[in-house]
Amino acid sequence: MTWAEVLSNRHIQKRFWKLVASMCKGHLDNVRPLEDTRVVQARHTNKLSLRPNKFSNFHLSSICNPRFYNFVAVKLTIRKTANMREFSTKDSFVTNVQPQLDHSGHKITVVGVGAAGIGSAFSILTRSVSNDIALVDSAQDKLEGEALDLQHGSSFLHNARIVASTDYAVTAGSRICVLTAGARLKKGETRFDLLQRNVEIAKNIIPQLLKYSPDTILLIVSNPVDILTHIAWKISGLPKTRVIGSGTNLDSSRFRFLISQRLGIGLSSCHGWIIGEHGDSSVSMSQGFVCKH
Ligand SMILES: NC(=O)C1=CN([C@@H]2O[C@H](COP(=O)(O)OP(=O)(O)OC[C@H]3O[C@@H](n4cnc5c(N)ncnc54)[C@H](O)[C@@H]3O)[C@@H](O)[C@H]2O)C=CC1
Ligand SMILES: CC(=O)C(=O)O
Repeated sequence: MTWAEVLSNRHIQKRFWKLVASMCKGHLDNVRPLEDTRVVQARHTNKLSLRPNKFSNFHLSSICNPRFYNFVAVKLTIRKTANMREFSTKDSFVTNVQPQLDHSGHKITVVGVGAAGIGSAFSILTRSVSNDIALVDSAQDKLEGEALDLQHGSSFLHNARIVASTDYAVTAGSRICVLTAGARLKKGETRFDLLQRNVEIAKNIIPQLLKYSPDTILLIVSNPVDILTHIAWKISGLPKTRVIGSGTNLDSSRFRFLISQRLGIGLSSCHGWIIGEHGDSSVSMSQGFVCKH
């Protein structure tokens, strides 16, 4: 029996709509008219032609609670190739189809997809800081490649949404924007040697971020990070509570690693801080490190 035959089989249709009716109980608070674009679109593109019919006192117009409609449409598409006998069993429909993430409310943008940017994005996703990230870089090929790597691995994440573009419109609505774009250290350079280049880059990037996410928090990583954080605060005009530098977090982490190596104990039992400016002048709180379970 072909799919078309199944759909035109009145007996099956009757059972289907009865099933829909029974499952819709309690889902009908969000009733929308038939002209709802999703419904019209789905009816035209699905090629399933599951129109309401005389066997049903139940019409698509009255079941298009978005959550429920997704469920029906997706399940029907899947069932095209499945055993048709399953079609009429309730169990075959009782599957929770997860909609694609649209607006999470906790979007994070990472500008710059070099080592620092991709490291940040990967941590954000895998540590569940957010499952909604936007990546921006001026190097289109590199951006596409890095974004695809993350997207192709996203089945290991929780319903992640990873978008990337050289156009800052993709960053719209970000709660946090992480700035890692810019020149990196070459041999013999100090972080201060990067200042002028990275200030120019920040001047170009920050207004575009604020255009699309005026309520965002800026997190500066590019070097020299502390000076650049101050300059980013000036460029952005944001309150000081919304411009944060990564400071000596990396240095403190390195410090803890070194203590752990020297003492031969687990890193999670080693605590200590590096303070001051991220760079050659930072100092360790060497009296202050503790090792505890
Ligand atoms: N604060 C910290 O603890 C750390 C800071 N950094 C700093 O972060 C920055 C990036 O380091 P890496 O990722 O290793 O460098 P990288 O060279 O691997 O990546 C930099 C990325 O920025 C992009 N970029 C350059 N100009 C741009 C622009 N105008 N708009 C958009 N994208 C642009 C490049 O295309 C590149 O993909 C450097 O300044 C580095 O010193 C790096 C590691 C730790
Ligand atoms: C690049 C840099 O600032 C660091 O690795 O500490």
